[in-house]
Amino acid sequence: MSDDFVLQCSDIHKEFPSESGNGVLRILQGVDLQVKKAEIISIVGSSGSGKSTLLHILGGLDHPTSGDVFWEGKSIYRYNKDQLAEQRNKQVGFVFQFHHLLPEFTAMENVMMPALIQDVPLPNAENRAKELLDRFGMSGRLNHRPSQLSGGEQQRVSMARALTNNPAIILADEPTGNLDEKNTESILSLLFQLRDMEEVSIVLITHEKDIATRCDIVYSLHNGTLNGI
Ligand SMILES: Nc1ncnc2c1ncn2[C@@H]1O[C@H](COP(=O)(O)OP(=O)(O)OP(=O)(O)O)[C@@H](O)[C@H]1O
Repeated sequence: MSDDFVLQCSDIHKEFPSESGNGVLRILQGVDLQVKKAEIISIVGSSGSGKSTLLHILGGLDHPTSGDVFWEGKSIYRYNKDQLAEQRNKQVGFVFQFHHLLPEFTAMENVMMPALIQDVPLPNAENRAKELLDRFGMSGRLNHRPSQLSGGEQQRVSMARALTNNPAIILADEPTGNLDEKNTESILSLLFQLRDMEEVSIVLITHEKDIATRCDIVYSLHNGTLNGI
């Protein structure tokens, strides 16, 4: 597979057992995707079409029934569990609708965490976390815990955390789904700035067509396959 692409997947199928246990739900039925450096791709699709399932597979959080996923041209299935976790921590940043920040840690500590897991020296991790939080307009909230932050602020901290280790790609699952119009605009403009300044690639799942159409390429997930729109 070509390493011109930051992320690729080929012929991804995903089946779940049906509720009765007698059959299968065929959610993904041959998904191919290629993402170049600094490209922003959006995926739209109706509820239950398999968007989150696909994003989890692209991020190595879930296994497909068949098919392959490549980060920087390398199949992620050649890694064992620990290697995959390490590669994911280095190469992929996740942003979810609900921020998943650790409640007992401050904004700074949450953002530093992925670097500390990689054994980055503490002063370097602190500098990177401060730089990111500052860029995201959060320098006055470094020592606040998630419960002491607004929804938009929590999402900015979770985006900073996703960027801590300079990932090649951000996988974002409805990152503005829980936010009002003003915060939605602020998170989107941050995503576009990141692409321009850090050349990070972004796969954005959204159910909002007007957000999707601002991205470089828009795909619709329908009947288990991706189609350009
Ligand atoms: N672990 C599982 N076991 C069985 N079925 C599952 C499992 N995970 C997801 N599904 C089913 O797969 C389908 C796709 O789910 P997924 O969460 O990917 O959809 P989605 O497009 O992200 O939906 P939404 O926009 O509502 O978040 C759904 O019908 C869901 O019920």
